[in-house]
Amino acid sequence: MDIMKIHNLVKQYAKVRAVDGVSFGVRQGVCFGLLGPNGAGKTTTLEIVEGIISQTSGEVLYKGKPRTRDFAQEAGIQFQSTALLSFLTVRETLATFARLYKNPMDLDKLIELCQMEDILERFNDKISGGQKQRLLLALALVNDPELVFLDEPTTGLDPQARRNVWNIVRTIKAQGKTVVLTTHYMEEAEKLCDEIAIMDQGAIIAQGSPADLLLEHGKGVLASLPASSFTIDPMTLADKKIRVRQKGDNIQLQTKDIKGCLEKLLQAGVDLHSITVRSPNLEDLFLDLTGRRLRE
Ligand SMILES: Nc1ncnc2c1ncn2[C@@H]1O[C@H](COP(=O)(O)OP(=O)(O)OP(=O)(O)O)[C@@H](O)[C@H]1O
Repeated sequence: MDIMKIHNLVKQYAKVRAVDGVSFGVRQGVCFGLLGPNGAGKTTTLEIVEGIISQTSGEVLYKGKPRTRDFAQEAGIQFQSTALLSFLTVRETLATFARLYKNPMDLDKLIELCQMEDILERFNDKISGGQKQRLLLALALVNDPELVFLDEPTTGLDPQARRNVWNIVRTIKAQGKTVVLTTHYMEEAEKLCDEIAIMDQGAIIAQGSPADLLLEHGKGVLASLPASSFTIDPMTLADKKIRVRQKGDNIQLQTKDIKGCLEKLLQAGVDLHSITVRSPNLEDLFLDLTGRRLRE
């Protein structure tokens, strides 16, 4: 069952059409990701779905109906940044937010879930970026929501702090909650999301599970070699089955026929010592669909 259904959403600012006819459904219990580069319209879409801003046109349904006041009690929202009162400790902040809701989560459970034991007595302005991100996540979960919105939950975090957030997201998903997140990290989308909508310039350009998207759009495998491995012009190897691209100091060959491709490289006398071969990922998929990288 779709817990949320979004139909033909449009958000027009004076000169910018930030969201241009976006439709998707979010099934209960999944992690749904909006993936796209800066300015794609992810935050605007999310804020409309959360009920923070209104759409120019289009429809948002929660459990099959327009949202009511109950939506705010049942949904949890983590913003990209939230101003916190500097004279409150982390524990006081959690307790203050918990009082805003009819059915808050047990605070001890929340503290354990978000690994906040060590920082409870610290003032909000005396915690690190990664700790603040965890606090914002805890605040999004304080009402024990069925549906959790996370706007770029790991932007700016170091790899360890990012993994900590991923683990929390996995735990809340294992509890049957639905998660909707935005990200411009394809690795995050691949690791966390059951379904992804790839956004670009206000529109969804591809949608599905990461595996299905790669199966549907991913074209074969990618072989990469230093340009110095070639004694011929690498572009002369391009044919119907092999696509050749220069990527910095490397030459990338994309093919569905890796055997034929390797034979062709050997016949051309290319030095294969430094070759790497891998499957395409969502970053490659985005490049294929738009001609641009996710993060320029
Ligand atoms: N309040 C606003 N007024 C005018 N234009 C806006 C406003 N908010 C967003 N935009 C524009 O709408 C487009 C989409 O912005 P949005 O923040 O939704 O993108 P995003 O995909 O979330 O990007 P990021 O990853 O950088 O957060 C951008 O061109 C942005 O400049």
